[in-house]
Amino acid sequence: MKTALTIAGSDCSGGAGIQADLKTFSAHGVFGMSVITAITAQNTQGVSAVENLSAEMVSKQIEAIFTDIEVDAVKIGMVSETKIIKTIAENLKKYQAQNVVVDPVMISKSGFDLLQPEAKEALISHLLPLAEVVTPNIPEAEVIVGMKIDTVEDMEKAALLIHKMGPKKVLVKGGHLTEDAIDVLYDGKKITHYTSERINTKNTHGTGCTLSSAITANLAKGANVEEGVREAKEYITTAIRHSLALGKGYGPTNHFYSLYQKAGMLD
Ligand SMILES: Nc1ncnc2c1ncn2[C@@H]1O[C@H](COP(=O)(O)OP(=O)(O)O)[C@@H](O)[C@H]1O
Ligand SMILES: Cc1ncc(COP(=O)(O)OP(=O)(O)O)c(N)n1
Repeated sequence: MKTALTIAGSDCSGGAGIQADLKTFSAHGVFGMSVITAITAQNTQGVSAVENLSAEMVSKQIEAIFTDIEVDAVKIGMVSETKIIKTIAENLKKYQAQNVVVDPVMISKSGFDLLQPEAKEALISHLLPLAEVVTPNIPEAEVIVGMKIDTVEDMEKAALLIHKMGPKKVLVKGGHLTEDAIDVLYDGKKITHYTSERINTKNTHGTGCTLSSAITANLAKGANVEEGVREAKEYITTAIRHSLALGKGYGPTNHFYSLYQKAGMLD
């Protein structure tokens, strides 16, 4: 069985973070493993607290996995502190991790800082160069390149600038624009658009985590980045279309709709 590892924060409400990643890996038929970087207290309405694990504990978790199990792909999500970012980069180099997907998580939908502002430079200089593909949303791409992004053309410009920072490929996600949901991939040579209709729902908690972990699962199974992003885009679109009105705020996406449908378990 193919394996995928997520290195990310825990979302106790299950919509984003490690929990979303593991559900996505399972839905893709990939054996999921996790290295927890931080515990967050959050729900569909917002984040109320973050507690980082020590860099030593993060390092020990990575060591435990890589010294025992073959890892086919790795996703990096929320990593809040410079010390932890550096530890992850050192370890992934040491163990020659393949198929690394970096989701440069910075701020939750509710506006809470999930990356300490002083850790931004470390994320850019230590994690981006390890990435097979990096998947910023528009606000994250704006912070990384220091320009305002209002149009798809701006997303393309940002993708080219981020590519110069070291990742092999860059996917700028368009969930924060207002028309169709268009994501822009730059592979160092050409731009490809992945477009879906915009679904009218407030239940989009964890969309970025889900997309990046679906790409990771697809890379683990041997897809190239273009194929992996295409399938992941279909997966997230279905998961948003059938998203769940749980909680009082932004509900989570539905990871198992397609599987339940195939198994004839839906009314
Ligand atoms: N309302 C929506 N309808 C359809 N697709 C969406 C919608 N919102 C986000 N997406 C898609 O979900 C994925 C995650 O994007 P985005 O929401 O921008 O990430 P993040 O959660 O990191 O802010 C992208 O493929 C984006 O196009
Ligand atoms: C623990 C944790 N990691 C990442 C996020 C951000 O997830 P994202 O998919 O971008 O979803 P929203 O926060 O934008 O809904 C998170 N909230 N928690």
